[in-house]
Amino acid sequence: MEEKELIHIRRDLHRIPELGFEEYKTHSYLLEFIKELPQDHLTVETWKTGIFVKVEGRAPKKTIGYRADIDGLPLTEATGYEYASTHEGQMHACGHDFHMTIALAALESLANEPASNHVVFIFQPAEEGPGGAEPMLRSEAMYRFKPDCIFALHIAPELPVGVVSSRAGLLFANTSELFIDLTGKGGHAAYPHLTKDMVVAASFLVTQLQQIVARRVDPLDSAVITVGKIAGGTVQNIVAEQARLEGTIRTMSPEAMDRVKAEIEKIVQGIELAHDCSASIDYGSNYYQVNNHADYVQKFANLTKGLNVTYQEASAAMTGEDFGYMLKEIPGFMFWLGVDSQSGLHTSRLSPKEEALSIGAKLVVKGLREL
Ligand SMILES: CC(=O)N[C@@H](CCC[C@H](N)C(=O)O)C(=O)O
Repeated sequence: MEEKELIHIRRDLHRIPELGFEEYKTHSYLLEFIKELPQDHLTVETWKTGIFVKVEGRAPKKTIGYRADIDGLPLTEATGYEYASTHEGQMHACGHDFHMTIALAALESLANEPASNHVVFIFQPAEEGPGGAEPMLRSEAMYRFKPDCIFALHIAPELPVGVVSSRAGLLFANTSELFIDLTGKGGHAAYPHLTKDMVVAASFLVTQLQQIVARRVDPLDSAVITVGKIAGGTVQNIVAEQARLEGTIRTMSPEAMDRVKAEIEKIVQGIELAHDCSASIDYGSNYYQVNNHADYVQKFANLTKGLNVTYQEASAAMTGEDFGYMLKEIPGFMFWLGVDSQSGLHTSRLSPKEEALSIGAKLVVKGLREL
């Protein structure tokens, strides 16, 4: 696909970011594109807002899968692009517009000239939450499309265009969302002794949670607890009856995740006692770590040599990806694609360089034809 068309598609998709399992316009856009391709070797099936596409191989020995996530984030865009999001408060701030464009370009190449093996494209909803990979994996459709190996990419703002990176073993962390609600006795701000202040309780809780990472987790088995949002109370002169913390937990192993959760539960019980309140914990959606299979990473690294691309060994990151569930059952790998943006993932000014689109597309096509 010409660079001009790649950019055109990416910008179209960038304008219409949608949240997990609400990717209706995105779904239609993808289906429209797929409909225009030569259909002789294609089988297309939809699953919720996701899509499976199989391209029959010429002399198949196996089926190679490629997964692209399709949802956006609840964030107001501040890039100033003329093609900025037209959906108020929603943005492709994690590069899924890039991921989809590259997948469509690869699909077009394969539909016009099938590979030797069968190829399956998985357009997956809700990566940012509540998680589409696991239910898609368990879907009835997956029996018809399940590949023998699979790969995916994620844009990397901190890497220059022309650089890709990956590693054997752990690439991304285990994640769990974290929602804690506190309820106590509110009242007049002038009579604090008659109340149980949930703003104070929440403040203690936030600082105590940080001690889990500092003092209860082996420093060599890292963990992260981030409270990204805290809300409580109504006005300045009422002692708050309610407070809510929203955050995320990241660990390098599923066992460490269990330990961190057990520690959180102990601390929350302590808060209930100390502040005479009731608390509830909800872990929202949880993602399994992304564990790359060493032999596929090696094959991928070799494959980059034929293209004008530099392969670098990546470090493990505390980002999460529900692609980890796919890799738990199907051998394969994920890699970072350099897009050189000053602003990082999940920021309102993320500005990936579009020159990376054709590099991503060439790599994915080569992977699907040669892995
Ligand atoms: C690549 C990336 O940024 N992924 C997200 C995954 C979100 C998982 C879940 N909603 C959570 O917040 O725990 C990330 O934040 O790493």
